[in-house]
Amino acid sequence: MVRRACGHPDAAARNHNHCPMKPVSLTELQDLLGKLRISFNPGALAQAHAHVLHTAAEARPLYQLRKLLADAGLKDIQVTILPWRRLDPRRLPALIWEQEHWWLAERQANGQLLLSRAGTTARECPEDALHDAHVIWLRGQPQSQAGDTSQPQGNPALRLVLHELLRERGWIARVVVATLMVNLLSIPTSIFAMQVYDRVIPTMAYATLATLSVGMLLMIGLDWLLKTLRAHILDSVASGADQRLSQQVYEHLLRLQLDQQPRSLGSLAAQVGALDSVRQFFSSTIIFGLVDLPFALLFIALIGVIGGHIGWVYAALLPVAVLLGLYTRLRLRRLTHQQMLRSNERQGLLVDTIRGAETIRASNAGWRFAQDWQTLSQSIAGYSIQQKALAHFSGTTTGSLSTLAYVAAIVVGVWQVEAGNLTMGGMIACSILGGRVIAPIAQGVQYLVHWQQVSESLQMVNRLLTLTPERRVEQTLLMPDRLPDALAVEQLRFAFPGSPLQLLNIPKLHVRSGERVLLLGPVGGGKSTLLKVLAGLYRPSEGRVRLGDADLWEIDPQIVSAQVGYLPQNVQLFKGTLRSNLALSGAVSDSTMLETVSALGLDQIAAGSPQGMDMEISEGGEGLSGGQRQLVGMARVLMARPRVWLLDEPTASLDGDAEARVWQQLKAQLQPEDILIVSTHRPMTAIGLATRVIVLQQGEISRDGRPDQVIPGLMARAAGAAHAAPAPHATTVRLEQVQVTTARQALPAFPAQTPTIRPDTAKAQE
Ligand SMILES: Nc1ncnc2c1ncn2[C@@H]1O[C@H](COP(=O)(O)OP(=O)(O)OP(=O)(O)O)[C@@H](O)[C@H]1O
Repeated sequence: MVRRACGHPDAAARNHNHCPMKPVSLTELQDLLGKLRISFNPGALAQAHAHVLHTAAEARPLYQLRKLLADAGLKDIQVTILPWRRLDPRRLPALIWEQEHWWLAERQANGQLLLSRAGTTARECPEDALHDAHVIWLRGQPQSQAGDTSQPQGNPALRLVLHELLRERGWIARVVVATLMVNLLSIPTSIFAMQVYDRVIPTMAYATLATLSVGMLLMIGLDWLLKTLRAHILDSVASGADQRLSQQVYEHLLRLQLDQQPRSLGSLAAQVGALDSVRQFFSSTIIFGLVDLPFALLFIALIGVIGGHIGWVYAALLPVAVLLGLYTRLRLRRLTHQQMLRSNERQGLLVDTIRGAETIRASNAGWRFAQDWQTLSQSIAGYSIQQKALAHFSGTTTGSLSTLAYVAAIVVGVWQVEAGNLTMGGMIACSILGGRVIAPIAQGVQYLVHWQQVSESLQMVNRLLTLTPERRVEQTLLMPDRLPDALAVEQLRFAFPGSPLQLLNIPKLHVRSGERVLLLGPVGGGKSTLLKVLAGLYRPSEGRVRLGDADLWEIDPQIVSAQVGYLPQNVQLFKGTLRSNLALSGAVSDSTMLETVSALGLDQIAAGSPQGMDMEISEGGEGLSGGQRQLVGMARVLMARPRVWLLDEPTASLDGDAEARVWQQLKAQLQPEDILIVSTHRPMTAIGLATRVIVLQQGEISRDGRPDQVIPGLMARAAGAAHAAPAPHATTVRLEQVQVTTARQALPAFPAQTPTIRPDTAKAQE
């Protein structure tokens, strides 16, 4: 059995603050970076390590590490220190402080934990022995505010675009035939010029000229018609594909597993918006250039036939132009990527600014936001100038190359004429055909440059499309016809993707039909997260949620949402009317709505507006107070009449009367077999309903029992905490530790079990 950290069983609790953790040695750090395949400069790392030990020896380990890594040029590394029990076990390897040393902790193929350090033999270690030990966790890919920068697997966005474009293939044949004819029609133009110079001018044969001119007029008319038809076909295909594409991406967004969604709104909006530039690319006229490109080869061959060596001049232009396009694309790659990241960040900042306008104004924080905006805008402008310069360079160089090719063709043509291999007319025909070679090649270069931007947009859409939907497409969903008689979790663990912090760790919880549970716990204890997992909004990282006899994630989501009613902590309203916001899914009768509205006192709002229930609610739910929003949310759940009620602080923004009305309504509507789980910081107001109290601390259930078993203990603890506080600060301590609702309701405090790494754990959720 491994000794607990620092030898003493209780030492772990004090570990971070009192038991001196040695700074991580250079070898230990190198081992971890090596395991994580993060490349680093050994010299710079050694130098930074020595420097930090020298200059910041007294600093906290987290600060030391961050400084050290930044000094060694590893600025993008995410560093976290957290207790072992809060580490998502899937996030190994990490360094663990055990027996007064840092060990490299890895998971072996057999699932066992292996601890190793230089100079000792690696050993397996039982995990429960490490419960309170501390862990240093690093990752090379931070979840930056600009969104997840990792490259998604595959290219589903491109597949989707091509699938939609090629859904009906009939248009391809029509476009190919039109393109073929448009290109073939350009040959007579050169033959016309050849004939005029070689036959008409020497003999002044006006009749021939007239016949040729009429022929050319017909050609021009046909060419115009074919080009217009081709554009029309491509436009209608692109517009149909566009509608279907945006619908599919939007529906994918609606079906996403919620815990997978990018946390930055800017990124999410950018990912959805990126589809536009992809679609524009595929439906733009640049595609014509591509279609014409194979004909450039045909024309080069034709020039070779008519003008001999002149063909080589145009043949040489092709590889030079391709190389130029590829070079520009390569140089653009980093610039486009960085510019998009910064643009996403700026979009996120804009959303935050609009949503938080009042707070920004009230806190006089405008200057900070303005500064951030300026920094981002400067950075975007910098990238944009470089991009434009590159695009300009490739455009101008292609233009100059084309002119050069034209001049070279004339010079070679003169030699050919002098040698008697070419007539004047042939030379003119070659230069006309040369124009047909140059145009698609120049467009091809632009295509390569433009494609870099489009492929960046494709990556963004890919990031969205590769996020897991809440149910697999091929999954056969269960449709139980009986109402569930229990809600349970087994071996539940939950962490957000990419985060090392395990927010829930509940080996077993079983709530039976008819139980009324109060879910208590300190701020950030995990109550809301648990309710979301129970409601099927967040998928457990490990373990199962059972609704009745079935795994909740196997059941048809429509049945889940009909049987499980969830009231979020922050009720969201949408643009529309009060009525449309109350009946979000639309399946509510007017009488049920009116009954609920008047029972909750919401009818007062409608009565105060000339439009009554049709009063307008603007975007983001502006127009209603915080309490009124909460009542609207409560009304939604009451009208849904679910079997399982999951309410997250349903009365937090309400006054006494409104709160009483809510509990009264709830009591009246709850059926004896219904399951109720209410999270609250004001348990005394709901205690009359409760048959069971569960206390959640740091994601674990610390108490579970009847109210009379749990509440007195919490009260005593709260009173003890208040009593123990020094007199001059008594008020402060009481307010911080004890949630006071009304004068008669001083409620239990929830001091953290292990008050260890406060600032750092907060960082862990970055
Ligand atoms: N979207 C998120 N991404 C990352 N971490 C999150 C996210 N939402 C919540 N958390 C973290 O999960 C932890 C638990 O949060 P949760 O909202 O479940 O707590 P709570 O017990 O409901 O708190 P409160 O009483 O304040 O409502 C917190 O530490 C919080 O920082």
